[in-house]
Amino acid sequence: ICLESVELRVLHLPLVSPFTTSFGTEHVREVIVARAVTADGEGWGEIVTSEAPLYSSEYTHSAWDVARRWLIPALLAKRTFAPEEVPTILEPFKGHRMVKAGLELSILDAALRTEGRSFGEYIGAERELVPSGVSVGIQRDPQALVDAVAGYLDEGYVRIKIKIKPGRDIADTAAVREAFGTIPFQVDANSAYTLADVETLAQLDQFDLLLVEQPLQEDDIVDHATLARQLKTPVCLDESIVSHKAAMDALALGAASIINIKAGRVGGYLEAVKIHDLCRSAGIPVWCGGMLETGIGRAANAALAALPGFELPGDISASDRFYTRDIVTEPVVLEGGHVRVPTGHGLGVHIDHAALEDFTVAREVVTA
Ligand SMILES: CC(=O)N[C@@H](Cc1ccc2ccccc2c1)C(=O)O
Ligand SMILES: [Mg+2]
Repeated sequence: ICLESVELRVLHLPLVSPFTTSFGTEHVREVIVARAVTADGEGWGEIVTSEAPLYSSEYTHSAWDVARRWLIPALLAKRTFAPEEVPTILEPFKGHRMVKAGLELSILDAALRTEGRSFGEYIGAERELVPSGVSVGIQRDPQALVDAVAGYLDEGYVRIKIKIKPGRDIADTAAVREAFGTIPFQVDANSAYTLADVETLAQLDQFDLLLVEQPLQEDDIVDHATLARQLKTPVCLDESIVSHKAAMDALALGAASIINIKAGRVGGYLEAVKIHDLCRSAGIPVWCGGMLETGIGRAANAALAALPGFELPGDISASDRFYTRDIVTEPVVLEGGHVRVPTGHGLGVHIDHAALEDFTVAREVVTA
């Protein structure tokens, strides 16, 4: 492609209901979208940072600054390149993986739209529909959680994941298991525990969970291995798996037996496919995590989740799980508990420009 400019927008999308995790409560999703303009067309990507660095060290203003000051200028200086070269062009700059992922996606989308090729076909999607799981935030109390889960099961979600934190873990998990029997069910701690909490975490073993996600800190790879040896429930890592190399180390050390793959966290969809391939050859099941994406990232995640190694339902929920209005004209909907993989050119979605304008709180076009 021949890159001419990249437009950045910060969007504020109101959430349909507050989303509480072990690191806080969100009412509005602050996200950045990137529009790559090439000599032959345009493409869209999503930078999945949040306003505050609570999930990872990246946040809106760090992303905005590193994109406009370093990463986009490096791509513009190169000017003509293949999308597969984006990781190499951006490699000299440390970290900022969510930014790299969003820029890479916008360039992949532009190239594939020009080529008339679908993103799914490009990355090796093998299915037309992928099973849809849902991530349920911490509610007022266990009964309110049971009510929320009942609603999602009625909508057809095939797997339930609930957020937990110290003090809101065993009773909540017991209430869901008690109310709904043997449904596919897992929990996500978002790093809220330490090795000192092993007795509490071991109590989760009674609930026959699919996995316990990221109980410890991002850099606790060895400690996750120590913890995993003391639990029956499989340990799944999310925040810790920041690259293919990190996945290799986590598997080598026995820190995880399941991996949640998120293209934003690992620096892009090309790296995500590499991690998929590694896990597939190692017999490690993976699933596609979510970052409350707009229809742009949601379309890309649906395609990624259609690769053969994605054996467990992911967090690609319908758009209306989080938003009443999306910025694409084809919001993701559930079809029998499944999400359809787009087949159009590029990401296969079209921007709803009125919605994009309504949600835009900041905008800048970066040119050479
Ligand atoms: C669907 C899900 O649980 N995602 C993340 C947590 C997360 C990620 C990004 C967020 C951005 C704004 C508000 C809350 C957010 C929660 C996870 O799997 O750990
Ligand atoms: Mg998680």
